[in-house]
Amino acid sequence: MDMSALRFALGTVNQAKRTAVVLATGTEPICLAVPSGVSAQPLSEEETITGAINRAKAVLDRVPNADIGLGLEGGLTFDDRYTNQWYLLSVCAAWDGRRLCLGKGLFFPIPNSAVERIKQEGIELRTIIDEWSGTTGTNQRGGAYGLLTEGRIRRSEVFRDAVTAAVTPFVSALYR
Ligand SMILES: O=P(O)(O)OP(=O)(O)OP(=O)(O)OC[C@H]1O[C@@H](n2cnc3c(O)ncnc32)[C@H](O)[C@@H]1O
Repeated sequence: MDMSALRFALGTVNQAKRTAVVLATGTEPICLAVPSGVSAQPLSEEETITGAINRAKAVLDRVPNADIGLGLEGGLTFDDRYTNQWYLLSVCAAWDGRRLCLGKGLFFPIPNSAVERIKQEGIELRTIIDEWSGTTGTNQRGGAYGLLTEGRIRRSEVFRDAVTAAVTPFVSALYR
């Protein structure tokens, strides 16, 4: 599947997300930080998806010579049905001005104690992952996935799959 003829605009300058687009598409996106329009720490799947869509539309507005705007958003969601557990969700929205597609990366459990702190202290997941890692900027590198799996899964790889899923309907003849 050749995506190299398409120009992608990405609604962030986050390095893990930029790497994800390069891995998924084989091209370097035009990166521009745009507002997500949702809270800095989304706490539901709906808010996470809305943030991704807002970013995809906002970046294509600002980079009109791109073919597809991409919005990548990380967020947390609580499963009260099966597991009583919080999960991290990594969503990609792809928008070409007419058609909108979504891709969701790996759904990964996050310690409930972390999310209790996020809610009580009004902090973001990255603050806790940085603290547990003893470093800063984890959200630009392996992220929570990297820390919790001891490096077996990285944030860029999870978003890579979300980007691949969201862009596939634009490039595969099977969706026409
Ligand atoms: O620069 P932008 O594109 O805004 O990227 P971000 O990482 O700051 O922001 P997101 O909107 O994707 O994620 C919402 C919050 O959740 C945090 N987060 C999401 N996934 C994470 C991960 O894998 N590791 C650490 N923090 C994560 C993130 O840092 C934010 O505080």
